[in-house]
Amino acid sequence: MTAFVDDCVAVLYASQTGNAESISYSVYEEAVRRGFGASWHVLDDYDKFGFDSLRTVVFVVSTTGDGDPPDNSARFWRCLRKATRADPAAYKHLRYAVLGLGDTNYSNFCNTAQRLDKQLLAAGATAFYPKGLADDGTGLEEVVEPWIAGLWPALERVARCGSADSSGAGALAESLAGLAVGGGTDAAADVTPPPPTADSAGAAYEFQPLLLDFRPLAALKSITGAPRVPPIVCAGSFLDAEAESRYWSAAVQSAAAACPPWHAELEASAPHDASLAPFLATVASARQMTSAGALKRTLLVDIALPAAAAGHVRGRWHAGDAFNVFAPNDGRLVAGLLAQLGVDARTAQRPMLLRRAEPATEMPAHLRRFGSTPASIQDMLTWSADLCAAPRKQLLRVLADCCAEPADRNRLLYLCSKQGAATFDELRRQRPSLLEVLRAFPSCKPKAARLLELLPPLAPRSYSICNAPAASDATWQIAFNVVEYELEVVDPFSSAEEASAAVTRVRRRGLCTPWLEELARRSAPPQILVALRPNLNAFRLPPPLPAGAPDRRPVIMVGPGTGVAPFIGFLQQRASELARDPARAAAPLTWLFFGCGSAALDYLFRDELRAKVDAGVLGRLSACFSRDPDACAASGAARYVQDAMLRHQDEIADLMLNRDALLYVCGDAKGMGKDVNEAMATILCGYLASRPDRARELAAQLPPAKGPADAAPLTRDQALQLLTLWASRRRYLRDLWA
Ligand SMILES: Cc1cc2nc3c(=O)[nH]c(=O)nc-3n(C[C@H](O)[C@H](O)[C@H](O)COP(=O)(O)O)c2cc1C
Repeated sequence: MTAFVDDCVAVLYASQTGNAESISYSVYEEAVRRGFGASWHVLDDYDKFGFDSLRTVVFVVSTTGDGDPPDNSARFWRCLRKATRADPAAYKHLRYAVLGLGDTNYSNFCNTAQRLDKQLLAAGATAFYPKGLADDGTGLEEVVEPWIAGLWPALERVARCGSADSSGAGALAESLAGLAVGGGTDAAADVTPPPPTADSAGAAYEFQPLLLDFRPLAALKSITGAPRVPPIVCAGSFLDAEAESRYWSAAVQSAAAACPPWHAELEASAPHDASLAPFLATVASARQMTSAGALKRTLLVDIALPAAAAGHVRGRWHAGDAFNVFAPNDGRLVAGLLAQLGVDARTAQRPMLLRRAEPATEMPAHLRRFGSTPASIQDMLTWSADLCAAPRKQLLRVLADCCAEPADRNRLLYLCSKQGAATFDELRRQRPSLLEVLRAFPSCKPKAARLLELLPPLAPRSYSICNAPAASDATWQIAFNVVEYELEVVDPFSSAEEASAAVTRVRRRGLCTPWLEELARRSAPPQILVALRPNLNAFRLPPPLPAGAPDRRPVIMVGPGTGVAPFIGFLQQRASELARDPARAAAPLTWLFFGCGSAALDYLFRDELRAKVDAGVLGRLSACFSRDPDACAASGAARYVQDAMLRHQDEIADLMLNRDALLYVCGDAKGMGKDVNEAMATILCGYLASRPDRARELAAQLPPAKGPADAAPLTRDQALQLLTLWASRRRYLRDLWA
């Protein structure tokens, strides 16, 4: 390998659920393999690795929320803004490439990558390779793999090396006939699993077999495009007897809490903003908000903040904020997985430390704490690895090398090849846990530590707070649907005639909500680990004006289902402002669009909302019932919130265009968030069609239209642009989730 001149490349990532982290890590590894002086960092560590002095950078960034950057880049964005404000050419020394991960089902596709690219270009930096935008909706691989393949020649050019290393780039062709059967040669940890114990079959886990069609494999002579096997990065070693006994005596103290055993370390971590530090809180009470027969089961849970924590977040949280819950994988799944891997109970619970497998390898960020904080394989699998993440090709490729049976190995190789793309999609559609994947290939016995390094980190789950501190500042109340659903899977071996009989219904459960429900049912619920989330999109009411001053901005809130949660907090905040300043009785219009299935079964917070209307805190309430034609007929209600908005289009347009109203939308991103956005575009176009002067004035604020000018005074594209402009000016605020 030729040494490079000026060959340093930093691979930087921002990732919410681990995809960008793991893809960036593969880029980093390949860069090292190709002889670059590479480093790998999370964006928020920018001050530790010296971002300002970097010359060649590859960014891999995902988008979350409503076009928001991942949490682990929040500080970086502030720093970037500050640096470019101080010096508009602050990054003229920087050459970069951006790979964005997103999903076209959301309205702001790959917004983080787009924004980053724009801001770096504006700050004088040069893109040395075209931006890649990968779509999780259709499969990240489609863009990620060719983008990475094309990155290397571009990087070699920019690093002025003149050495082209063709090995490993492009498609990997493997002859099935020539594939050697690997028997788990990737021994990563010192844990050597003994054979499975007789009763360790994980029977309690509700296991659902996969239904996949491997018949096309028989006709193939070779497969192409399978990813390379990533190197082993972690090695583990058990603590000696003395250290282990110290570990156990410390562990006893935290046994009463349902939280990672290393919670004290997390609590002691000093984030940029102290109010964001995790702490232990209690599941104080829970009640079901929906009646039997409702489509979903919605719970209202009170999380009691202990006095010390209420102090550290008191005055620092507001209605509209959200917090993270650190939830574990289902214990039955972990037990089943350990049994499948052949790890006995004693081995699974022995504390160990992880270290780099080789000095040059880097452990994934979420495992690095186990370099100094011992934990058992069982705890690491329970709290640190996402065991239900959609399987990735890289993982399947590694699993292929851990099979004793050639048939299992070949099927796994097929799944991660180009030829097996349709079967791979079907595998992901069935949303299997790792245990279900492993059981489909019975001779596959990977090492537990190898799995840990390949699985994405288990991300905390986030919930909007539905109370305002003014109502109770020592409690966070949350309303959530218990996530349990069924998927339809068609048996690939059934004939067309028996197709209907061949449909299997596969049950799946969420990670956090069934767990919270189970905790809430206990007579003495344990404490859980929570942390306030930064409110990156400023989803809050504006601060009250001084007493006596008229509060002139009307507020329109759109929150069907549990999306109503933050608005309950908003209304409590408004109620307390009004109580303090009764002169505001003639308050600005506050208008809520709420939607549910049925007036009788799942009208969340009905009494509270009616009380707020009676008290004059909520000026208008438009409730919609998607599955209740009787209620719609009786009250004239619409079925969906966007329909209700369209019925009031002139009033909404008037509020937004003439009275400087704020529009808040909370709830499901893919369906409702998109539909409301489209409805708003229709509302604006409709209103402005008969007001050409106003339309021209608004159009003048927008970037020049790309296509031919439309006959209408404000085109639909311009209306959508106007909404984006309002979002950037925080007049149109959205808190959307998947
Ligand atoms: C709650 C949520 C919100 C999302 N919002 C967006 C979005 O606004 N725009 C987009 O392009 N992708 C969005 N995505 C898709 C993610 O960017 C995509 O799944 C990506 O692969 C995640 O990468 P990560 O695991 O590194 O965070 C969203 C995903 C989730 C789960």
